[in-house]
Amino acid sequence: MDDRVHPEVRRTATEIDTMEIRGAATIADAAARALRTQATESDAADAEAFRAELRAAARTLHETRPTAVSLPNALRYVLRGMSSTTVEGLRQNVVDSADEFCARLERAQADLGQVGANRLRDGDTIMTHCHSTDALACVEAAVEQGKHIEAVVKETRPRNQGHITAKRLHELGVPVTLIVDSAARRYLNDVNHVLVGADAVAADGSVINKIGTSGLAVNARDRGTPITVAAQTLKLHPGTMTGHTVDIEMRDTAEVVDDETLAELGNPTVKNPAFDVTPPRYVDAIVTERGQFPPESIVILMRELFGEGTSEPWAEP
Ligand SMILES: O=P(O)(O)OC[C@H]1O[C@H](OP(=O)(O)O)[C@H](O)[C@@H]1O
Repeated sequence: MDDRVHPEVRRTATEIDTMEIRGAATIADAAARALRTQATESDAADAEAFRAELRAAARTLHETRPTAVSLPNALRYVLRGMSSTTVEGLRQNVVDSADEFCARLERAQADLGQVGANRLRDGDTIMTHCHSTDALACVEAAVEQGKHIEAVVKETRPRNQGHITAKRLHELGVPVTLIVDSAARRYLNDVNHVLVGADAVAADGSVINKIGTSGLAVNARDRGTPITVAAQTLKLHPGTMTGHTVDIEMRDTAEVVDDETLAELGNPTVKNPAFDVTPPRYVDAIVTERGQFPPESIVILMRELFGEGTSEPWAEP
């Protein structure tokens, strides 16, 4: 462990790793705040030492979970703001960039919610998978518009993030039906929309989201149920424009089955991928704070936002 990295940054990294801090937007927010702390508490002797410290902190955060691109996008945003040549100037750069990033994130989610809400009609029932603050922003805005929305919520094994969604929807006054994941096809007949979030969106419009999303999307398409992905532009993956693939996180098998049960079963191999890839042909719309896009056209927005360059600012010069 690099001892230049502030304990608060290490704590945030651990909490992202163990998923006490989870959800793509929430992870990005926490990472930006951690870099801010690194900057405000730094006693670096000169500008170069300060820059090296911030890069080390960013690498510590970056090494936690590989799939949600909001994390590296947050780190890029804050690090690229470092333009000064003095320690005090750089400190202020980081504070300003981190604050601006967090404010933009909040605003983007609210704006995205308005766009997503326009896709929902009064009396609609949605089906959700996992817990996405971007997806819930759409429901919240629809409710604020006076629409009555109901929800069928998939529990989302193995970590049951569907429970968080159920609770949050209940707080919004949305009646919830909780189902096991394998009941999704049965209940697709009863819903008007599938509404999910994203951890990353690739240049070809593929959506990387919680494991089970792709099967849900295929079933929804088969049933003729529209699939909306709520993903602020922070989820667009610039590396995919230059041919990189998105790394799918494999998590601990203990999330699926405990050691005792595993032994009783004769120690089978257990696989626990956290995410899967839904091809663009199964997605009707990607809702962002910049409006809604058919998945195939998302690359145009990506070029506008990121250009073509994708070098990582936390790499050593
Ligand atoms: O940014 P928001 O919309 O909140 O979340 C986006 C996505 O992050 C979650 O991943 P995890 O639970 O962290 O593995 C889910 O896959 C969810 O759809």
